[in-house]
Amino acid sequence: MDEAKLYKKIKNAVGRGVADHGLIAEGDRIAVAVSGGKDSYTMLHLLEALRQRAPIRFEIMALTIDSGYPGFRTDIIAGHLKEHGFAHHVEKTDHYGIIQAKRREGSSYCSICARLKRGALYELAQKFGCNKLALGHHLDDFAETLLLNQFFVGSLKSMAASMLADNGITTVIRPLVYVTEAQIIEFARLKGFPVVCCRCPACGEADMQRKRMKRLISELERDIPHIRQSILRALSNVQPRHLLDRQLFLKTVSPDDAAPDESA
Ligand SMILES: Nc1ncnc2c1ncn2[C@@H]1O[C@H](COP(=O)(O)OP(=O)(O)OP(=O)(O)O)[C@@H](O)[C@H]1O
Repeated sequence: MDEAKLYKKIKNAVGRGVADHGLIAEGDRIAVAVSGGKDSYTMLHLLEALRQRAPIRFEIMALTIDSGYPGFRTDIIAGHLKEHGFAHHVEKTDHYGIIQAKRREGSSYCSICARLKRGALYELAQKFGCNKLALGHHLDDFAETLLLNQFFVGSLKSMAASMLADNGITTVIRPLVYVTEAQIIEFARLKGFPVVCCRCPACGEADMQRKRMKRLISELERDIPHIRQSILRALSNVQPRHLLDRQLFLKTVSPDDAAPDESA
């Protein structure tokens, strides 16, 4: 697909995601979390394109967490963002040191690293007066997370497109909810984004279980071409009465809920 066509497709998908889930409102100040990976570069550029043509006013700035792994080229990220005129802050942290001290032998870096990063991003968003924090999760992440939770956790959940964070202040948004990873890979290649990796031992590698979900979906895709879109549609077409969560069931059929809405 040529670049203009792909760009239009992604732009429309971001626009739909933002509209469907009410991700952006007048006066928002959005901290865009940019890791130096293909997803967050794509998100940042698409949000800026949206900002320029949107009928409402909102601001964006980019935030990067340097977790302290030797060799992470945040200067390359900063150079690219400066060249494109983005406000950008790099926060240098000692997460690497904390992880080395706290990590149990043989356990993964990723979960503790992600938690530390998320905490730092919430703090920074507040510090820079941003009410929203945009993360670069895409359609494939939503589908894989749903399967991961079903297969390994025993829970029917994925990710929210918009959710108030635990700090009760920052709203986390995921504007790439309708954009596939394949579209992002192609877009990042055509745009020549200077992708860098954080240099942690797991850098650039999805964890093993996530890789299995990716593989499974790709294998099934040969017979079911729209499998990704279908999984995503399932997330917005929940039929609680056909599930087994007793709390959900009781809530769904409680007399209060069933009563006609007097306020209508
Ligand atoms: N070091 C970081 N600094 C700022 N934001 C980050 C950083 N690491 C991750 N994020 C944010 O969290 C999102 C999900 O992180 P994850 O580690 O799963 O990356 P990813 O799926 O490889 O995405 P990307 O291609 O943007 O790196 C990223 O898209 C980005 O928005």
